[in-house]
Parts: sequence; C-alpha cells; structure tokens
Amino acid sequence: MSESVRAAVFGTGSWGTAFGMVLADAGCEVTLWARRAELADAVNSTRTNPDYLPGVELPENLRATADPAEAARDADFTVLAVPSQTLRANLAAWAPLLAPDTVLVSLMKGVELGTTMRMSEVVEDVAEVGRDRVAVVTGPNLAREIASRRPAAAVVACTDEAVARRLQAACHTPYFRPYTNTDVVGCELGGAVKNVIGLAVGIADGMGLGDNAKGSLITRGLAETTRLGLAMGADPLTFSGLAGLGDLVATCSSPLSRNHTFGTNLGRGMTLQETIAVTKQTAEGVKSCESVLDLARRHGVDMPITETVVAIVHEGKPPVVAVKELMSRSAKPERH
Ligand SMILES: NC(=O)c1ccc[n+]([C@@H]2O[C@H](COP(=O)([O-])OP(=O)(O)OC[C@H]3O[C@@H](n4cnc5c(N)ncnc54)[C@H](O)[C@@H]3O)[C@@H](O)[C@H]2O)c1
Ligand SMILES: O=P(O)(O)OC[C@H](O)CO
Repeated sequence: MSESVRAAVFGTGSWGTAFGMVLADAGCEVTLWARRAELADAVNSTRTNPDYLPGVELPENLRATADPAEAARDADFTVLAVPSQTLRANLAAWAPLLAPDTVLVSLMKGVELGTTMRMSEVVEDVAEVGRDRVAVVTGPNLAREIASRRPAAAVVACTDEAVARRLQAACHTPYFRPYTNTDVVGCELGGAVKNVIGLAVGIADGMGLGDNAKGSLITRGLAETTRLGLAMGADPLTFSGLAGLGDLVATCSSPLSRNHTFGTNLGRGMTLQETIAVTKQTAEGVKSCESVLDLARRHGVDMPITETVVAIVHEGKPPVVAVKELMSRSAKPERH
C-alpha cells in the first residue's frame, strides 16, 4: 500500500478512531476530524484518544484536527463516522470542502428518521455524488477489539466493484480482512437492523431469559432482516455473510456492544431515561428502530421483533408483556 494514499476520517469517536488506525496501519496518511479542539490536541500530543479508546497507542501516520477543511484536503477517501441522525447536517457543512474525486465512505449503521434513507443515500443526496463514489464498511467490527488489533473480517461495499477494491486495499492489514461486496443495500440494512436485534437480545439477557431465547431472537431477527432486504432489492445471501449474520452474532454476544448493553439495562428494569443517562456513546438502534419499522411498513414487511423493540423503547411497554405477546403470535411455517 503506497504511503501517498490520504484518508480523512470525520468523527473521532470509538469507531472513527479505530478505523483510522486500520487505515494508518495499512499505510495511509490519516487525518481525523474531531468536534472538540481539545480532543484533537490530545490525540496529537499523547498519541492516544483518551475519551474513546484510552490506553491504545495510535500510529504515527495518524493525526487529528478540529478544522474540517484541513482534514478534507486532498483526501482520496473521506470516511464518515458520526451518529447517523447527525450526518445530514454535518455533511452539508463539509460538502463544499471535499476533495474533488474523493470516495465517501460510510462507517455508520443507522437509518435516517423521517426520510428512512440509508446512510449512503444521505451521502449521495447531501454531497451530490453518484453511488459509484460512495462506499460502506460494515461487519462484525467492535471498535475496542479492532483497536487492540484483534483479528476481524469486514465488508467493503460499493456498487462500483473497482472502487470497493481500492478501499479494500487501503484498509487491509494483518488483523483486518475486508471482503468486497456490491450489494450496498443489503450490507447497510444488515448493519442497521442488527442494532435493533441487539437491543432485543440485550433485553432478553437482562431479563435472564437464557440462551435458547437468544438463539431464537438472533435467527428470527435475521429472518425479518432478510424479508426487509428482499423487499428492498438486496441479495438475500448478503444476510448470511459478515454484514448480516457475522455482525449480528458479534453484537448479540458482546458486552462491548452499546446496543446490547442498552437492551440489557432495560431488561434489568432500568427506565429509558436511566438507561440513556448511563449510555455514553452512540447506540444507533435506539433511534433507528423507529426508522427501520417505518421502512418495514412502507414495504409491507412484517418485522415483529423490531415492532416489539419500538414498543418497549419508545412506547413504554413492559418487557414481560412484550415477550408474552411475541410468543403468542399466530403459529406459522418457519420460512415466513
Ligand atoms: N463503536 C463500534 O464498535 C462501531 C463499529 C462499527 C460501526 N459503528 C458505527 O459507527 C458510527 C459511529 O459510532 P462510534 O462508535 O464512533 O460512536 P461514538 O459515540 O464512539 O462517537 C461518535 C463521534 O461523533 C461525534 N458526534 C456526536 N454527535 C455529533 C454531532 N452532532 N455532530 C458531529 N459529531 C458528533 C462524537 O463527538 C464522537 O466523536 C455509528 O453509526 C456506529 O453504529 C460503530
Ligand atoms: O456497539 P454497537 O452495538 O454499536 O456495535 C458495534 C459494531 O457495530 C459491531 O460490529
């Protein structure tokens, strides 16, 4: 990988920083944009991100700035890693600063509230670029594990396979193994819906419902993700890959997952307000469960687990009641 590849990463949270490390380890010159100048200064002076990845030493070829123009300058890849619901407003401000032929890369796993747009669609809309200039990185990638350089595979998706291959080369390291995929719709849906299923599994774990419940929720969660994907033109095989099953398993098994942990706290009996108060980072499923349900309704797809998560998180339905209702739905064949 040539040292002359430049990457800008907008967002110095856990995943923006960890993926910046991956790009730097693969040989790119990386500039992180941080919202707060103090964090950019801390990254540059301590070679760590004390707020999001304390104790992790950052590579020399990664630096930070609070100036978006400086971050964006001459970037071959412009990576976006802010909370999904803030992307539109942020990108509108950054769009005039982007390098002319830069490839925009979404790391985000959410669906926009109101518009029900996937993150790559928001990028196309706001930056006014064609879909061949927008890529997505997704898969089982818990930031803290990647930052410790523990091995993981990922998916780099773009409708233009040549662009996906360029990005694949730019982020391939001994511990990070990216595969290409041209099914952007399926890859993004896999990432966004697994957060909702992660909340459901967390709730079940918090209630002490056991591993059979977990296995059932993961499998039926994948079934409803696949139904939505099919209705939206995705390749169903994508959901048995890293962006589907792979990410679902990592999220639903790990205490590092913010969505899983958020659900566990709710399942243990914390109120929504108490759970939000102890959640310091982005748990995308909390907002995106509503936009995913909206998408399901628009496409006439039944997503009972997603519906249950929305009822618990946003409508105050007690988890015990929700479980009873989910279990007493009408009997049906498995492939439904
Ligand atoms: N953390 C992970 O393990 C992981 C892995 C894969 C994908 N993702 C996805 O990456 C995206 C970013 O997640 P993260 O883990 O880095 O989140 P985070 O909460 O760790 O960091 C979010 C970053 O966005 C910034 N931010 C918050 N609100 C903002 C606003 N209004 N405008 C501009 N910046 C704002 C924060 O200051 C922070 O730098 C999410 O969509 C998440 O689903 C996360
Ligand atoms: O911490 P979460 O729940 O946002 O999950 C992180 C990643 O998406 C796992 O791949």
